Amino acid sequence: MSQQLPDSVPPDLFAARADAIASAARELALAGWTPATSSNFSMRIDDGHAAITISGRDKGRLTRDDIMLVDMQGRAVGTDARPSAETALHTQVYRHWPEAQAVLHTHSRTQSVASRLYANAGVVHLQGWELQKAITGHTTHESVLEIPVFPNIQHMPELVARVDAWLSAGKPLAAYLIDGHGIYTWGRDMAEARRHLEALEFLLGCELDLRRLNA
Ligand SMILES: CSCCC(=O)C(=O)COP(=O)(O)O
Ligand SMILES: [Zn+2]
Repeated sequence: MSQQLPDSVPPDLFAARADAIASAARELALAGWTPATSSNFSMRIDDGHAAITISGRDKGRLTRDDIMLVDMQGRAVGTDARPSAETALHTQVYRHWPEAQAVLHTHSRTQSVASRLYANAGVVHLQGWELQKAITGHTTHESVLEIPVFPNIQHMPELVARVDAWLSAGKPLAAYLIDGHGIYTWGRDMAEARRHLEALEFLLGCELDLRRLNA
């Protein structure tokens, strides 16, 4: 399956983004956060396009050939490949935050268990953890970092609408969980997105430990 690029997308840029996505995916798979082909990853190419993982690929064995181009409505561009089932959640981030350059979605055990545990509350309140400062804009452990938990709606437009409703309420959003599913987070570059993902994995793990110890 070959990727034809529009004239507006430099091949070197697409290749660099595809390599960055594949390399991040392989590393996150090694950590055990992408079991059984789960998870998806993308990077912005320009205002109208993103590079994203082809659906169903083993994220531990990803190469640049497993990455394809989509437009900001999530439609395949220049290929017959099928983009990630959750592409609409990625393009929503790029449309909402012009500075966002990378979106990461994983299914770690910690993320999955936390999503179930906090589904009824609809939100995880993080406060008092030094590592909250790894999230851009959070300068003190004393601030509250709210991670919403959205229902695992299979109909993507409805899930996109839930995220939009949170944003329309004027609430800050650095990441969200989906119940029984996993986490989405993003950043101004791949390094920032990775930092957010690793910090949230750690913070959710700490909250789960506290729940166990207090039980
Ligand atoms: C086997 S995991 C179910 C789909 C999913 O949640 C996921 O993250 C991977 O979907 P994709 O279409 O991006 O491979
Ligand atoms: Zn998923």
